[in-house]
Amino acid sequence: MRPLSIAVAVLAVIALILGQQSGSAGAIGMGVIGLLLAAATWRAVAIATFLRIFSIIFGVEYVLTGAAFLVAQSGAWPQAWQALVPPASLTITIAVFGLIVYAISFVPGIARIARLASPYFEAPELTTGHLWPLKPFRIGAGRLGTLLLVFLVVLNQLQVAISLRLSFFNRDFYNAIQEKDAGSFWYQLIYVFSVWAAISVVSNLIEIVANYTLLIRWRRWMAEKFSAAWLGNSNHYRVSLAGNADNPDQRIAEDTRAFVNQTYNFALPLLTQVSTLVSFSIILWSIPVASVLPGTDITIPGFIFWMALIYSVAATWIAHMIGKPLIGLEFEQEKREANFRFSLARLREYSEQIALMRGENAEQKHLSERFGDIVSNFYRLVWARVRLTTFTLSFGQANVVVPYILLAPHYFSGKITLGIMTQVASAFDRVQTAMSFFIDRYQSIASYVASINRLTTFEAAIAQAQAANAGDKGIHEVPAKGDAMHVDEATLSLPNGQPIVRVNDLDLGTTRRTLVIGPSGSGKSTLFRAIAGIWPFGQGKVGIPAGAEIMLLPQRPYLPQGSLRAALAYPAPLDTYNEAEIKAAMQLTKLGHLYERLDEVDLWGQRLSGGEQQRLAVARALLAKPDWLFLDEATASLDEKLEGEIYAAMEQALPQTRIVSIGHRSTLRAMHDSIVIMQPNEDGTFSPKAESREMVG
Ligand SMILES: Nc1ncnc2c1ncn2[C@@H]1O[C@H](COP(=O)(O)OP(=O)(O)OP(=O)(O)O)[C@@H](O)[C@H]1O
Repeated sequence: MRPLSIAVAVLAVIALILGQQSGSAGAIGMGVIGLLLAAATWRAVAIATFLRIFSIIFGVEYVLTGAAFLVAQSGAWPQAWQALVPPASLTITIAVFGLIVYAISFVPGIARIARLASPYFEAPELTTGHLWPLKPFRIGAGRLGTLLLVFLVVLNQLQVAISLRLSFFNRDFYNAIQEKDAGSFWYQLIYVFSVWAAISVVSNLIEIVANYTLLIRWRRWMAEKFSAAWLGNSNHYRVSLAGNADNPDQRIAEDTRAFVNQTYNFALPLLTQVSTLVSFSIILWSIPVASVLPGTDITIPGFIFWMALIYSVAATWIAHMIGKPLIGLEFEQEKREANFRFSLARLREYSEQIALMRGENAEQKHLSERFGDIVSNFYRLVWARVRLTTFTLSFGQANVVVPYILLAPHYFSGKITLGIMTQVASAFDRVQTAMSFFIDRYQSIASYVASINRLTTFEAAIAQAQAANAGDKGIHEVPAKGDAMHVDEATLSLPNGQPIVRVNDLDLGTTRRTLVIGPSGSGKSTLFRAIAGIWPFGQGKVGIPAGAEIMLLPQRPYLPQGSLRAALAYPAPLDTYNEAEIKAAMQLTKLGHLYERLDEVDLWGQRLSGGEQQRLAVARALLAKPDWLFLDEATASLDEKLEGEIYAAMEQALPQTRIVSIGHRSTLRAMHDSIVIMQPNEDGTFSPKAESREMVG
């Protein structure tokens, strides 16, 4: 970055000196703006990578086109290539773009987009690139993304240049028709049009491939980054506890896609439109139609350009005023659609409970209200679109003839040719299209802003979940001195900060089998969660014996998608255990009748009974053989006899494992060696107290 800004500064100073000597306004302008660009690129090290890429592109283009211009000025440019000399206006325009990029980096909305977009372009991890005819090669993910982005920006600029070239073909072609010059007509068609049209088609095809490659790689990287941050450190659980980022699935699947697509579809077309606006404005400026200010004899330079500009600005402003309500309405529509989807998803999730309660009518009423919300906003949206489309369609029709009306007097008086008239008409159209860029995007702006908001709040929620356990805050795991779990001076709170459990000094697992009992809601599960390291609210330390492998079985086990074998091995890989081990574990947990269906893929979480699911979770523990096994009412769905048999199975298969259970049944006492009771404190909290051995039973 720094060498680039030095190169820009050196070139700018040379342009200033040469401009002074030769009196060339173009060179002086190039020098002055170049110095500003040098300062901006110098400072650009501090801006987000995504914007810095654009800044570098414009810096390099300034140096290349500026150097070519100065070489031509000094007379060293080969005569045969004279047509390729870039005008000073091109270099100046590029420098203006570079300055704009730097300036917009301070706009808060743009800064947010750039901050979300940049990490991909900085990603160091290696990936495999494919570029025909080269062999697949290894390259940093961020570097490949940057190369693709630079390529696409340059390609887009080339396409503007091609359309500019074709507009000159347009002029010469119609002039040939007007002058009935058959030779020139065929020359233009065969040697100019066919060549440039073919280049244009090929460049568009290449653009499609590069564009989609960049988008899918970028999206994949982002989706992986978000899911890794969400899953890491059990943040998904903490985020859901804190309840400050709903529907993470939508954020990871939908919003990353929308963000990547929209960022690209705003940045690149915007750049193309602005380049088009500038280059075609130059054509309009140079149309030799003089006009005088009414009532004076002062001629207005670039009369057609001013007409196009005033006309387009006025039209864009009117369209903006008419279309403005669309942003809010589109936003609202997305929200209402999401509410409807959410209601349907909940219905699917609680299908059994709803069916048992015959709640279908209530659900139907609720769904139809949600859909009613969609419809009422939809009509408002339709009317707003009709209003805007009435204007844009009429304006589009007027556009076809307005430039001809403006130029007709000059054409009929013979001041301009037919070719110029058609060229101006197309330039007029281009300028107008560029100006209405944002109008056409009202719909996507609303969903773009919504996606950015959802991704930013999701990031913040994950960061907050991480921070909940940083420094003095949160509950930390530390190595225990002895071979028991030790909780000392800890307070466990609810997400709102209200304390629920206070632990002064608790040794858990001093005997091999411990039962934790206490009133419902006294915080037994919360204590387990804190020991498992997933409860972030409160403070204190939990001492874990060195190297201890802990497994916790909740009341409702989780069965992943896939086969029963995968569910038994979870979270270990499918082939971790051999047939004999699996069969033994299934028999001990009375699941022998399912042995034949081990490799059947099904929604096992919905197929198996509550008790079967709990026994499957115990079988999982028998296979994994953890050092510590916490059972949080993990056998509550079994009858007392079966519960006793399952505990006997654990006794047989896990003789070394320390077992800590939560349970309400009195029969459980006989299966444990010691008891911890949650006792109420005066402030409404509970504290676990170990009971002496004599009291057991
Ligand atoms: N995510 C949460 N947000 C708010 N309150 C919570 C949350 N999780 C638990 N609580 C509250 O914390 C208290 C303790 O809950 P916990 O599940 O630990 O009790 P428990 O002793 O295991 O109860 P039970 O014997 O009924 O299973 C309860 O009042 C519960 O409502």
